[in-house]
Amino acid sequence: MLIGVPKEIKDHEYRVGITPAGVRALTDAGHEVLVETRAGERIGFSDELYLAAGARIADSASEAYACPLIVKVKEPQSGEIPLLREGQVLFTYLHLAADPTLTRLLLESRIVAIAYETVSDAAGALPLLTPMSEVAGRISIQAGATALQLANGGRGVLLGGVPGVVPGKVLILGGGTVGTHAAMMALGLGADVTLMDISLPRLRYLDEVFGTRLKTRYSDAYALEELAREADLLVGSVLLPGKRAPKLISRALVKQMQPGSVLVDVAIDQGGCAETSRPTTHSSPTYIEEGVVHYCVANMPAACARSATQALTNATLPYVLAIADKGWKVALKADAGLRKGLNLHLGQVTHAGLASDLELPCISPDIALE
Ligand SMILES: NC(=O)C1=CN([C@@H]2O[C@H](COP(=O)(O)OP(=O)(O)OC[C@H]3O[C@@H](n4cnc5c(N)ncnc54)[C@H](O)[C@@H]3O)[C@@H](O)[C@H]2O)C=CC1
Ligand SMILES: CC(=O)C(=O)O
Ligand SMILES: [Mg+2]
Repeated sequence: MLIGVPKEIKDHEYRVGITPAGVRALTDAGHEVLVETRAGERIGFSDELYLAAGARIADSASEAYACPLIVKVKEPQSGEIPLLREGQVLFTYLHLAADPTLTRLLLESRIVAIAYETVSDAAGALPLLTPMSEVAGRISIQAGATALQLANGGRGVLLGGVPGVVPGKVLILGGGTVGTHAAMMALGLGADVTLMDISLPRLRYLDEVFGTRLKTRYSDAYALEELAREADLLVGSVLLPGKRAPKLISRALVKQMQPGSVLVDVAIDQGGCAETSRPTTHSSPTYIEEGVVHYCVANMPAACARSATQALTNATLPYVLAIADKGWKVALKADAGLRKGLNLHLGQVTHAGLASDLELPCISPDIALE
């Protein structure tokens, strides 16, 4: 199969859909990969490296988009949508529940859209969201620590404290992949860390893994209000797969947070978990609202795009190989988890959570694949 890998054009998005190592695996399996010129230039994956791995280089985006299977990183931007063709398979992050306009445009383009973030595995985990959640969770503490500095609008708290001075308080809302990796980094810095989740089994697991260094608290409105008021850094990392993030942090609660405290809303790609959150970019990552510094970058892993691209291809490659080897219909029929990634099929929504959030009609993936 011919696989197109376009250069990403979202603000400061330097990740690439497939690494040279991934290209090598695909071409060894008999597939052709067409990588847009300079797609990996900023992260040390030159056209020469891709050529040496067996790729062909496309001179333009339209050439890369002329392939039956497109593997990329971020949701199509406005300049990319006209390049999509009916019946083409698009395999990428989409986050459609947070973006009704993009959903409508992709429905009109009549593509087959498989979203990384809703592909599941046998255990119900999200194997293609996980690697980027690991990266974003770790970055969330670095970004939060930077935003806490006075020059950036923060309240001038050093998360680790110093001898004789108590550490900063970090509150993590959602203890899945992002939350766990945020906790790891914050504890590593020596911060005072509390993590909240509605899953008691998850809290038990994290308590076992981190021991007494991590405080856990069951997530309800009462506890959130109490802890948010005293947090220096609040990381929003909740997820209801495929759905808009629940707005757990009201504007009234943000108002009660300490002036200069920081909210890193990692869940912004699903719409954000605070009423005051709106997407920002790496060019202009923060804004202050109700006295709180908000960092709401929707493609955080792009900050460490080289590591992130490697982590992403490690996870996506087996799925790309399955789609390319078997054809997308057979691959989706054979793998119930991959089928959960099917969000749109030739003008119809095929993901129940997405359909209910956007109040659109839905057909089941099984019917779409008949
Ligand atoms: N901004 C960015 O660049 C990136 C954003 N993300 C986003 O981060 C979010 C979290 O992703 P993951 O950690 O992989 O998800 P996950 O599914 O591993 O974890 C989510 C956790 O939220 C918990 N949760 C649900 N409702 C809750 C509530 N009311 N209170 C407390 N906890 C609650 C769940 O029990 C679960 O443990 C997602 O929206 C994901 O798309 C991930 C990577 C990059
Ligand atoms: C998950 C996601 O949105 C990202 O890695 O950019
Ligand atoms: Mg305030």
